[in-house]
Amino acid sequence: MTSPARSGHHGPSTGRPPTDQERPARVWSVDEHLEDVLGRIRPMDPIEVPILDAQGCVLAEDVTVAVALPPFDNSSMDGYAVRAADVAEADADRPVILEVVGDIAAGAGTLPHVGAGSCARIMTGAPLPPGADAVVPVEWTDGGTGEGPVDGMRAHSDDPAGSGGLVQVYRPAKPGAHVRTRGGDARAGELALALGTVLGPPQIGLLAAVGRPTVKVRPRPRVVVLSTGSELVQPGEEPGDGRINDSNSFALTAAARAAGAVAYRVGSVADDAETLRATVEDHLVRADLVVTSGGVSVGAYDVVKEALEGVEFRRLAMQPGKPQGFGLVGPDRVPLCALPGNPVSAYVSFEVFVRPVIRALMGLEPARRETVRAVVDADLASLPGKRQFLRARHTPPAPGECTGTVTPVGGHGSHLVKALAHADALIVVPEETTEVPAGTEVDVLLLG
Ligand SMILES: Nc1nc2c(c(=O)[nH]1)N[C@H]1C(S)=C(S)[C@@H](COP(=O)(O)OP(=O)(O)OC[C@H]3O[C@@H](n4cnc5c(N)ncnc54)[C@H](O)[C@@H]3O)O[C@H]1N2
Ligand code: MOO
Repeated sequence: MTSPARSGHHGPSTGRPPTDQERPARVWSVDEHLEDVLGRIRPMDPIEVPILDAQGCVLAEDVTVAVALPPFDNSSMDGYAVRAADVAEADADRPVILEVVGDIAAGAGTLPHVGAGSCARIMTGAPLPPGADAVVPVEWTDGGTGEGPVDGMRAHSDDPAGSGGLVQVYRPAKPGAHVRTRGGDARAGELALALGTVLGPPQIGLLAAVGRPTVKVRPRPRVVVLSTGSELVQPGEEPGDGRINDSNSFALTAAARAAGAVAYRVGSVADDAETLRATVEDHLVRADLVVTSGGVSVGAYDVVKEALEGVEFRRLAMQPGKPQGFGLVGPDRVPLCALPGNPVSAYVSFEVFVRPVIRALMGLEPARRETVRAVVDADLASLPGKRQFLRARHTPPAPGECTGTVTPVGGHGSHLVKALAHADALIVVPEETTEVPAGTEVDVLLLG
């Protein structure tokens, strides 16, 4: 880097210190920029949402068990609720014969009393009736048929008499056998899920099981995505001379959704500072994060830099993704990530910076995706002083091996959208590395 003191061009021959414009712009490392951006992100304020809308979100309260799970002693098998003492001597050759005093279906409210020498036919999940202390599965009985062991019960509609009569029991059951006891899963007052838990399907099931229709979480951020560029048309429109389809607003909206956000695609805005400023302002009301693409380089029509007050533009030691903007905009200081327009640059920038921002807004660990080591199967060249993210396909380790392989897809060009779409990973080449011979182990960021 040429220092202004020696450049002559910016020559401070007067001995005065260089102005900001004269000073060569600082180049930020990937990590410095990410840390700076994340340092300015506050997680979303918690809100109460229906439990299904909480999927993937971070719990913002401790959830306690209101009523024990299970809430009552119940049967784990279709069979007969018995007194264990009655069937202690039961045997295939000398079955114990019990009187069936009724049926207990799951959900039953009134329960028959099971006295000595009697039993009640019971279904899985049905409450254990008073007097009984064990359940004999129907397969250990004659099901009331008097014709030896059965595989199951006959439907009540086909055989209403099955809820009465006599049943032969061929095997003993210990006290508590096939009984799921009240509170055996969770006791009333116990912590069901702790604040900070990420809610996946089983956790949502538990919230329902403990009777919660809604829950307090950090919500998914609403992300407004817009692309800039007078050359852009929307897919389906006639491109015309010099114009191309806007792919970034689609890829970035999809990426924001995949990262957990509720994303809204505005589409493209022409390279006109006033239009862009007005469009961003219009959408701030519905945004927890704004993501723009394009217009951040050094061209005469790179209007994002001109239009967005409060956004700082930087050069980063990375490729692709060198120009980046970030700031807090509008009266509510909504975070805005201004990404470069080249499609690969925009997508890689999203992976490296925006995805962590979305995760931080949700109160999730902002860490990037899983990184694995893999052996690259081609020679790679990388720019000195830049962290390079190369599109690639990853093959997981073969059985018995620890490392997989990775094959570069396409080349360095930041316009190669097809290659990007055929990649499932990014090879990360460190700043200090310029050559990576085939056979070297490299870091690979796995794209979802
Ligand atoms: N003289 C210099 N020129 C460039 C530099 C530089 O340092 N000095 N940096 C290059 C790098 S690196 C990048 S990355 C790009 C970033 O440019 P902008 O963010 O200003 O993006 P645009 O100029 O608007 O577009 C770049 C490229 O991408 C296409 N594009 C833009 N938006 C979309 C979209 N929504 N869908 C599909 N394709 C899009 C656009 O047509 C251009 O081809 O600057 C380099 N130049
Ligand atoms: O950084 Mo640009 O993103 O190299 O193509």
